Amino acid sequence: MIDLINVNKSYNEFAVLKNINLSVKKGETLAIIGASGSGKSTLLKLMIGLQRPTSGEIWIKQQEISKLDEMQLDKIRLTMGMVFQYSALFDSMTVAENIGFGLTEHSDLSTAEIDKIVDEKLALVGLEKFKEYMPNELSGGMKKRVSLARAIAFEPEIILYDEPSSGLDPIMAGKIDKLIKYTQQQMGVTSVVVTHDMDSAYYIADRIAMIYNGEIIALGNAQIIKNSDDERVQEFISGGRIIR
Ligand SMILES: Nc1ncnc2c1ncn2[C@@H]1O[C@H](COP(=O)(O)OP(=O)(O)OP(=O)(O)O)[C@@H](O)[C@H]1O
Repeated sequence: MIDLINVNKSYNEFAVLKNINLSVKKGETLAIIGASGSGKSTLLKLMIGLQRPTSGEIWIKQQEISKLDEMQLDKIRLTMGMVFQYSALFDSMTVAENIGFGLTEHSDLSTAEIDKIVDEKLALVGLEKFKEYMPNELSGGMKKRVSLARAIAFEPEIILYDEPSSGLDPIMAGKIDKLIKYTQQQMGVTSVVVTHDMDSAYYIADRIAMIYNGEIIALGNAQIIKNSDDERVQEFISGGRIIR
C-alpha cells in the first residue's frame, strides 16, 4: 500500500532521512517512534507528497508519487487522510463545516447526506454538542478530535497521524487510540502513526519502526521492539530510565 525505496531527504546539506526502505501493508497500522528531530514528521510528509525526497521512490497504491505534479498529487491525497500535530483546522469554519469540507468540495453528496456523515463522525469522537462551535472555542484536545473526525469523514484508504494524542489527558489519549484501532478494524484503513507514547504504539500498531538520526534502526511487532538488544531502542522505550 505504501512503499518507500532507498529514500533520502536532505534540507540544504543536512541529511534528515538516510536510505529508508519501508513497506506498509494494506490494513496495517505502523507506528513510527524516535526522538525529537529524528525525522518522523518528515517521513509522513514524504508519504503524502508535502515534501519530495532528495532521492529514492515513494509508492502509494502502485503509483510512484515523488515526481507527480500538484494536480496529480491532489488526486492521490483524496484517498488519504492526515491528522496533523496541530490540528490544522480552518479557523473561519464551524466544526461541522471543517469536517464536511472535503466532502462538500470533492463529492456529489447532498447537504443532508454530508450532514448525516458529519453527525456520525462527531458522535465517534464524542463531540456531538460542538457541531456549531468555532475552532477557537475548543480546547487543544477537542481540536485534535475534530481533526480526526475530518480525516475519517472521507473514509480514506490511508490515514497518516502526526502525534494524535500528544497534549491530551490520559483518558482522551486512550479514546484516540481506540478510534485509531476502530478505523483499522471497522474501516480497514491503512495507518501510519507518529507517536512518542510507547503504550499507545504497543496498543495500536501491528508493527513499530524506530528512527534514529534519520535511519530505521528497529522494525517489528511490540515483542520484537521490547526484546531488541539495541541499546538505543531500549533507552528510548524505557524513557531513558535504563540503569547501566
Ligand atoms: N522544512 C524544513 N527545512 C529545514 N529543515 C527541516 C524542515 N523540516 C524539518 N527540518 C529538520 O529536519 C529534522 C527532522 O525534523 P522532523 O520534524 O521530521 O522531526 P521529528 O522526528 O518529527 O521531530 P518531533 O518529534 O520534534 O516532531 C530536524 O532537524 C528539523 O530541524
